[in-house]
Amino acid sequence: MDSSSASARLRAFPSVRRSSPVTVIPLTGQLVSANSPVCSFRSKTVSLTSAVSKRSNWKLQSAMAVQVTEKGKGKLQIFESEEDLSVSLAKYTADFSERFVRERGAFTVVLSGGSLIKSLRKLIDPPYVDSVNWAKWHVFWVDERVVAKDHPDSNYKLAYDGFLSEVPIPPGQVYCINDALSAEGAADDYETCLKHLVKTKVVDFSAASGFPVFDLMLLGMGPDGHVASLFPGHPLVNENQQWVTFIKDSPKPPPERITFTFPVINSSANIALVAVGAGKADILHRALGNGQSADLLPVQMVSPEGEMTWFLDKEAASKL
Ligand SMILES: O=C1O[C@H](COP(=O)(O)O)[C@@H](O)[C@H](O)[C@H]1O
Repeated sequence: MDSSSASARLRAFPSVRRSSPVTVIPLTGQLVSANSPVCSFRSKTVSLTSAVSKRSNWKLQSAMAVQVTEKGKGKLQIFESEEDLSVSLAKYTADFSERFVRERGAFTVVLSGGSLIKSLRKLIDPPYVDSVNWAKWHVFWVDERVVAKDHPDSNYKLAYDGFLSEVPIPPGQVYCINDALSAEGAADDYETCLKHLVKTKVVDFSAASGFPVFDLMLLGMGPDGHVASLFPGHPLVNENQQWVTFIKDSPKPPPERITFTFPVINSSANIALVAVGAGKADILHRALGNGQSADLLPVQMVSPEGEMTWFLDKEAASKL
């Protein structure tokens, strides 16, 4: 495949912005045990007793409570404020960038749309704006709305305006959808692009699973528990063959979207699941709290081969 057709219509980014230094506010840690899972943020402690936590172990880590899943790979971080969360998320992302650039000469990072982009804002402040090796970044979208790239609903536009336009990632390494195609065509095209990038070893691949392995996936979560464009009760949550698929009846507008499937999401080397604000509290209570439900929410189906870290602010975590 000619990558120029699939990896799409790319724009040159303006020069790097310089702005004021980040203030890092230290968080406090709390000892937690397997029998009594708790999360702490500053002086407040909340209990978590859930389907997830029942199969979990807990341990102490400075600055945050940590949940270890049955695979021993998941952890939960709750921050005093969204500001604290964004500081930590920037360091987490920059650290992975440094590690993967050192180890494999490239960093493949997958973005969501929505509120996540705002929480990445510290990456375009010092020190990261200068220290991150942006030339090695390859940027993908876990889902995209099938609209023009300059449309207000475009996840590409959101990321470009809020983040990508401020850093010198080579335009050819920013893989947005071909917005001239139908939803089905754009999904096919994006999957073809990913296959080309696996073949050329830009994107890692798991021979065991047969799916691409992204270095870091930065996922948001909707108030209904959707991730990417995989919505509760929609048959697409069970798609297990394709890498990228499409939806024409998204319950959240706009209706036409493309989305990575769960096998691709769950093949990731690292996933950050970011949820901020009181509007996410009820669904997090359902996903991580006491309630029992026959049907897993999409957010509960995120279970990567690699590491998973939750980034919550205290409002989002207020009902845990
Ligand atoms: O429609 C979408 O929504 C989710 C969640 O967005 P948020 O604003 O509630 O954080 C987002 O992760 C996804 O990429 C987007 O297309």
